[in-house]
Amino acid sequence: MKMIAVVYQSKYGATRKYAEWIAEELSCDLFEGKDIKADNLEPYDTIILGGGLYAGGVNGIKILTKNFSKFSGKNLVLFTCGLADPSDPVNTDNIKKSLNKVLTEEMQDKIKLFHLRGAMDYSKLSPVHRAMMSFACKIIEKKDQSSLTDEDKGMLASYGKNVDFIDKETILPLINYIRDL
Ligand SMILES: Cc1cc2nc3c(=O)[nH]c(=O)nc-3n(C[C@H](O)[C@H](O)[C@H](O)COP(=O)(O)O)c2cc1C
Repeated sequence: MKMIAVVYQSKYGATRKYAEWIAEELSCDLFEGKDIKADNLEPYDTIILGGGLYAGGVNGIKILTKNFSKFSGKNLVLFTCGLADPSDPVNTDNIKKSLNKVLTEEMQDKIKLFHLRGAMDYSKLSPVHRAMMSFACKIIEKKDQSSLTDEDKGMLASYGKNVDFIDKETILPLINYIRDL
């Protein structure tokens, strides 16, 4: 019997919800990233790491990048959770470009990626995150409006609002990938 662990890092709950659904579906162990050390993952054959996207970075990805050598021989899956629509290849390309900065080529070859869509309730954002969103939107507003990407438009549309794109069905490709391993 293969041992699977889901490890997640979530600021406002979207990634946690997906991680809980994935762990439930696969009947496997679930850990919050801040509560676990890489050595605790030694017994697992498959590690599924999930983190929210923040300015292109994946929250909690360090457990994977800092301990990559400890995870050799394991199946590694990374799922991101962000507002940008992952059915648009422009958005997934942007996420990949950001990941290129933190994942070596070897890591990218080894880690199977999935992108899930999250949520954002502006009223619940921390002051720092509100300021970051405000700054990002001001930059977008200053751009030539005819050149805006769908991601830019999505950012402006969600500014100050409560948006929720969380969808349980979207975990299925990841679940099927794990089941086929
Ligand atoms: C400051 C800030 C930056 C963000 N940057 C991105 C981003 O680069 N790409 C994206 O798709 N979503 C971005 N988001 C949206 C979050 O990824 C989204 O709210 C996600 O559901 C958060 O997951 P969590 O609650 O599990 O941490 C950002 C949100 C905030 C507040």
